[in-house]
Amino acid sequence: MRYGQLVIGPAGSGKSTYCHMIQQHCETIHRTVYVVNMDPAAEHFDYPVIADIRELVQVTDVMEDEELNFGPNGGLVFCMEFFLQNIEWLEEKLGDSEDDYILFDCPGQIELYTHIPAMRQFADVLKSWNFNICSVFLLDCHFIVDATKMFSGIMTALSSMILLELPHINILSKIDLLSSKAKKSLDKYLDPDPHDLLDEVSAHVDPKYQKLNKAISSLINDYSFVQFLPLDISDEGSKDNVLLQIDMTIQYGEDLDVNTKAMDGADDQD
Ligand SMILES: Nc1nc2c(ncn2[C@@H]2O[C@H](COP(=O)(O)OP(=O)(O)OP(=O)(O)O)[C@@H](O)[C@H]2O)c(=O)[nH]1
Ligand SMILES: [Mg+2]
Repeated sequence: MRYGQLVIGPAGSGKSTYCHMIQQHCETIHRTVYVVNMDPAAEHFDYPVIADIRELVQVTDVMEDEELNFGPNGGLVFCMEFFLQNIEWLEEKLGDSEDDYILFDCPGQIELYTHIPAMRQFADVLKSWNFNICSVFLLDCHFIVDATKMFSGIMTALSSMILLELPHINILSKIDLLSSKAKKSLDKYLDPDPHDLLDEVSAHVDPKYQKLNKAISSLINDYSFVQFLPLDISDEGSKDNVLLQIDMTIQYGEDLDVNTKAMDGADDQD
């Protein structure tokens, strides 16, 4: 088995920072985690990579191509489709070592998680390569200051979950930026009650949308998944907790324990 996290979420939600942070955190606890840059438009990230999609295809090249003539978003979709058609490029880069743990730092364009099949196809490929994967959806904690924003953040998370059909973890990122007062009231946003959200949203939105908002609220309620883990990158305990929850989701460690026990058993017999 191999293990992986598909790190997704809106533009600027902290995906690349998260990947770098998890990689460094794992290094300090003597675990090796690799990162793949999956964003063909990435301009900046700080982590070392084992594969970078830009080596295969770059959005700027696609946009400059006079026959294709794409803008930035069409260009990105083209790149992801091109990547899937050339998936053996990644297969070669990743190799096939047992127990590898890989973070895939994905692009932030929302259309990849609402209706375009590329990311879903990629998830299926990873599964066929023996990866236990989950999606890790990051949402910037400034979304919680406004119930209408939170509503849309939750809907985005929900849409990604439905499209990818993977075990799914939601993270509220950048908690270090919250005031201590905001941190204290964080709990109600980590496991938000759709009815309370609806009340808050209704106070701000034109009453003619009341029925629609109510329908959305009961949809969120029906899925009853919309819980968020807080991530404060200035707090070791917070990082540990996020990693532990994800490890449990992808069953990382369970097989290792068994292997270690099996080896201990073999040692005992010597
Ligand atoms: N204080 C703080 N800043 C953060 C954190 N995570 C990300 N940032 C900042 O937020 C900005 C965006 O972070 P990125 O990690 O590039 O976000 P991203 O989701 O990879 O962005 P795209 O790839 O463009 O979609 C950068 O200026 C980061 O330094 C965090 O946990 N705390
Ligand atoms: Mg990024």
